[in-house]
Amino acid sequence: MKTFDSLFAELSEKAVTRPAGSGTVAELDAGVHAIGKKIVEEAAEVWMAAEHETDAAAAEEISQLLYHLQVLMLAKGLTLEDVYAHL
Ligand SMILES: N=c1c2ncn([C@@H]3O[C@H](COP(=O)(O)OP(=O)(O)OP(=O)(O)O)[C@@H](O)[C@H]3O)c2ncn1[C@@H]1O[C@H](COP(=O)(O)O)[C@@H](O)[C@H]1O
Repeated sequence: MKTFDSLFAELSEKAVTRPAGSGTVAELDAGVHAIGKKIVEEAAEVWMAAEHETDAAAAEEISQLLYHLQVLMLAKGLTLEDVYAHL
């Protein structure tokens, strides 16, 4: 099963190798403003799913929010350690 750390490693690799068809590469190219909007959208979907949908749907929305947060971290050049330092 993928973890937060293993997904970050995968996305970090894609940011460097830029494989064709990668949604991560496309999102990175769209820039911080666009990624930020996606995060707000996904956060709202997490909220709605948590209040009105199944636990499985909420978990899926949370996974998508985590993904977009990682893409923003990459766009900003932030590492896992930069974030974990504040946990
Ligand atoms: N975990 C994810 C992941 N979670 C969410 N997303 C993206 O976030 C979108 C979620 O959007 P919604 O469900 O809200 O649907 P949507 O609003 O219609 O989506 P868009 O129109 O914005 O594409 C999906 O379409 C994906 O593009 C993800 N994209 C990729 N990953 C993983 O990231 C890795 C690298 O992916 P690629 O860069 O695409 O190879 C792979 O392991 C993937 O499984």
